[in-house]
Amino acid sequence: MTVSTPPPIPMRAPLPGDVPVPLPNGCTPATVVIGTPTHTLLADGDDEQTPLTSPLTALPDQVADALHQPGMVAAGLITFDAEHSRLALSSTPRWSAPLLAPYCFRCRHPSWTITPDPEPAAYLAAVRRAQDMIATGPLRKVVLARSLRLEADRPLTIKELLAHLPSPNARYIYAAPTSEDASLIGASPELLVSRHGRMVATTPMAGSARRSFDPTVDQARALALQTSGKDLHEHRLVVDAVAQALAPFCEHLYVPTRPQVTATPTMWHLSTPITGRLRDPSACSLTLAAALHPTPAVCGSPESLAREVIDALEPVDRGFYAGLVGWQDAAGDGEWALALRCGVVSGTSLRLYAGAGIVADSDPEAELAETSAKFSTLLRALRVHTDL
Ligand SMILES: C=C(O[C@H]1C=CC=C(C(=O)O)[C@@H]1O)C(=O)O
Repeated sequence: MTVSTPPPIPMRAPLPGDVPVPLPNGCTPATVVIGTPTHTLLADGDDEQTPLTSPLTALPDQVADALHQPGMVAAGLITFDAEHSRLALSSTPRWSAPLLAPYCFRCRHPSWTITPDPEPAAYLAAVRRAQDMIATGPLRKVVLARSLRLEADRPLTIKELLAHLPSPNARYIYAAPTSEDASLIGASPELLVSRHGRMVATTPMAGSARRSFDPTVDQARALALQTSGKDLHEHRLVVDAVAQALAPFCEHLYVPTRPQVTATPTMWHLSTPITGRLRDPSACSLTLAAALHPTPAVCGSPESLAREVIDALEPVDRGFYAGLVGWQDAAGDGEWALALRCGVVSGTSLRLYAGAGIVADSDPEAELAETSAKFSTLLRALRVHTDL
């Protein structure tokens, strides 16, 4: 199916207090940009340093060796399969205030042609196949993703795409090169892990509902999510796996018994903020990330079986989607978000990815709709109004 998009709607006028996002100054396609609720990091690799491209398991040692002076950071991306990474080594990272609300009401947005890959019917068939496996074997959950290929009528710039992503409750806004001529760009809600001194934090998410522009409907959806047996089960699998992976590193780990409902601009999610104190302060943020990734928020349960099912049922390689985006400094502190609600941009092309956790009680049509809702994080930023 190919869909041409309708003309863009105008953005809201700027509000008092809005200021332009701090990107225009010295942000190139090679810059790793990571915006969090508390700060923004812009990191360019040092001239003499090539990016690290090793598997996740090798990164804790390699990054410790490479960050030989205080103030240096390694920042960038790690693939879903954890086999590859692309981390820039920077001795002059720039830290600044959070990215603010979008400040654009005169941009000329491109026109797009959009092609689902796979087609929705093929995604539905994959979900049903996964449910057959869940019904007959040890598989309990698998996250199945699909993608949209977008073609613009002119070349795209990272800066223009990024300028439209910030919003008051978008948590991790990012752009980072995946190769010489392509970048991953997105707005993820989910923190895989952060480490600051001995303090460790993670906020696993699973269980989702699309938000509504009608406040009454919006609240009703959040309430329904909080009491949905299917979503609470899907969520519990992630929390248990995360708590189990972190426990050996921590002398204290606080795991709330019930999830909360967290809003992004487009979705409600069940989320559980877990905090801990490291037993061994030498465990750096990448060591913790390697122990956790991939959680059942992006893979499934049991993990190795879910990986096989993903390989068998997803026709498009995930690459950096559902991998990690983040940074680590010379002290071993850092934060790694899951690379979700994102797309790979290259020239005039953009490939978006979105997945949904499939469990025994999943309704395939609802899971397809959930992936459509997740696409809308980026589609809305691109001023594309369609439901695929
Ligand atoms: C896999 C994705 O979302 C994960 C994160 C939050 C909620 C999820 C869910 O409800 O299925 C997913 O586990 C995605 O956005 O592509």
